[in-house]
Amino acid sequence: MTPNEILNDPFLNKGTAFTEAERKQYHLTGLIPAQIRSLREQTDFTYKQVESKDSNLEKRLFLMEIFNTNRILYYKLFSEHVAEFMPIVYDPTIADSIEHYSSLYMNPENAAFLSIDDPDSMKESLKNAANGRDIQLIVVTDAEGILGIGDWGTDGVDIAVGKLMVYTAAAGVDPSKVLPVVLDVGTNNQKLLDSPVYLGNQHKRVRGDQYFDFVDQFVQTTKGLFPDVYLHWEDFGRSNAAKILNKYKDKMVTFNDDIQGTGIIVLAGILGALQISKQKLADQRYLSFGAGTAGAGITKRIFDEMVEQGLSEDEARSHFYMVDKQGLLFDDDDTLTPEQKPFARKRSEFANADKLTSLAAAVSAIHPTILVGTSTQPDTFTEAIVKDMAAHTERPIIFPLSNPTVLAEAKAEDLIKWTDGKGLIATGIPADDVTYKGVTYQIGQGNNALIYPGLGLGTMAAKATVLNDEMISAAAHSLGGIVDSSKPGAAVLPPVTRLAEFSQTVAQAVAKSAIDQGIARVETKNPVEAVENIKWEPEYQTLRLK
Ligand SMILES: NC(=O)c1ccc[n+]([C@@H]2O[C@H](COP(=O)([O-])OP(=O)(O)OC[C@H]3O[C@@H](n4cnc5c(N)ncnc54)[C@H](O)[C@@H]3O)[C@@H](O)[C@H]2O)c1
Ligand SMILES: O=C(O)C[C@H](O)C(=O)O
Ligand SMILES: [Mn+2]
Repeated sequence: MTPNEILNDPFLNKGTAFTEAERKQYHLTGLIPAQIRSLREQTDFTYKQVESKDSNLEKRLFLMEIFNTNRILYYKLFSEHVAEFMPIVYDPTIADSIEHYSSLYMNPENAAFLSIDDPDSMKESLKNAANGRDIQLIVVTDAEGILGIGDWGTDGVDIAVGKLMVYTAAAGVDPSKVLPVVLDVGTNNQKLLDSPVYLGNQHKRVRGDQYFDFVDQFVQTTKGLFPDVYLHWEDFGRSNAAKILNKYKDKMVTFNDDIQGTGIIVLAGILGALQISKQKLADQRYLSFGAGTAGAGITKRIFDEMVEQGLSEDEARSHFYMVDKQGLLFDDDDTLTPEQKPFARKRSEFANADKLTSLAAAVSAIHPTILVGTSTQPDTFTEAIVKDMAAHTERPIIFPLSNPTVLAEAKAEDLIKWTDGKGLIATGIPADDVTYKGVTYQIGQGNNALIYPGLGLGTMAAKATVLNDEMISAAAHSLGGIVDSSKPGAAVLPPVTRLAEFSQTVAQAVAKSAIDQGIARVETKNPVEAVENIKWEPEYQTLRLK
């Protein structure tokens, strides 16, 4: 490798931290300033620079510069300030960066860009992006449904980059073993189709067999190149996400974050809320508002939990209601998705079924005890709806989960106020504490980022052959007991400031489940040891090149 190749490789470059011996051996002398800095010093100086930036988008751009030049410094910094940097490198600022991706484009960030117009180059593209690295984790998106902001075509690649950053900062996944991938199958975003700066394929989304064949080619090529890879799917559209998951989930280690990750975190949040209210899950009535990929995924997870707790499937099903664009979902509706169908109701259950075409009408007919929003529709949990719900249940559980911030169904502060402090709240993005009538309420963050890093680390640590429902359930239950639920104003989920710590708890629970089920290929039978063995720490190693 030439000196410049070393300095330009973010996995090798240490900047001013190259030792005197390394500078001599690899002919770096004179290419960097004379002072030698430790990683500690670099981290502290860089943190000050981040702090000096005015906006979160500027902070993000600066941090990306570090990411693109020195991965260890980046992760040292991020892992020391997880709660502070998450909203900058991840949701919600990531939404801004995606909306401006093509115009701000500077660096491919080691992602693989796979074009449906050039399927023959797929294998080569993946190999080029991996550049000889042993890839064990891929986050792939086709960006049809980025957060709640819709279709962003190739610009959505940043969600894959951002999700992977959280895997490393939160759980200690080795960043040299990960690969972000975007499947560029076109876009239906007219703004991008018309834009002269858009960097992706400027045609409508390819659908049908050609799309599914391309996805399958990606899966098979990936399996051939990286046989043990953990394949994480992110922000696919409603008509494809569940189909793809169902097709591959029993054949390889595969995970849909919006369906499964969100299901786990919401179940964990509900279990946390019930710990506070001292109520039982079997006594709840659940209303999903926005029954798309996430809404239906969450509903299925809560339903499975009820069945696990001993209810029959029919009994359990009677606790669930879904409201989408058309209002309460009924079984005579031929536009229902396969995931909505099991939870659609009979019109005969209601005297005024034809009037239940809005959330307000549905809430007043059903009196839910749990209301979860994944609708992408801001401010739809109105004061009137929330007060109506609160009038019929002692401790309403209300989770407005749509991202980014501007799309949330309600603000935590309003929900606490409207429920007179009785609401048990979690939001999709971080929310400040709310002080109301002398009590300080901590708001849990109901974001799949609290779960997928530990889930992935645990699955990879166990070398599990698949990621199954038992492991998913173990992940949801592992967060119980971390929050002191007896404290007034306690949050329903543990705080992001403790993400690194509880990601290990999640990872160990998941690895244990795989080992106990006999689907782990790791040698040790000890899940703590298995997780410890693959955990990566951001520290410089002595440079050793051939
Ligand atoms: N907090 C989290 O961890 C998390 C995880 C996944 C998704 N989400 C958020 O959930 C939202 C939905 O994501 P998704 O992947 O499920 O998208 P999706 O497109 O699959 O689902 C959205 C659903 O909302 C419905 N909808 C649209 N307008 C509506 C209206 N006026 N009333 C009722 N329903 C309406 C759509 O028909 C669709 O079924 C996004 O904002 C996303 O950011 C949050
Ligand atoms: O990306 C997030 O913040 C969570 C979730 O996956 C989403 O799509 O909103
Ligand atoms: Mn998502």
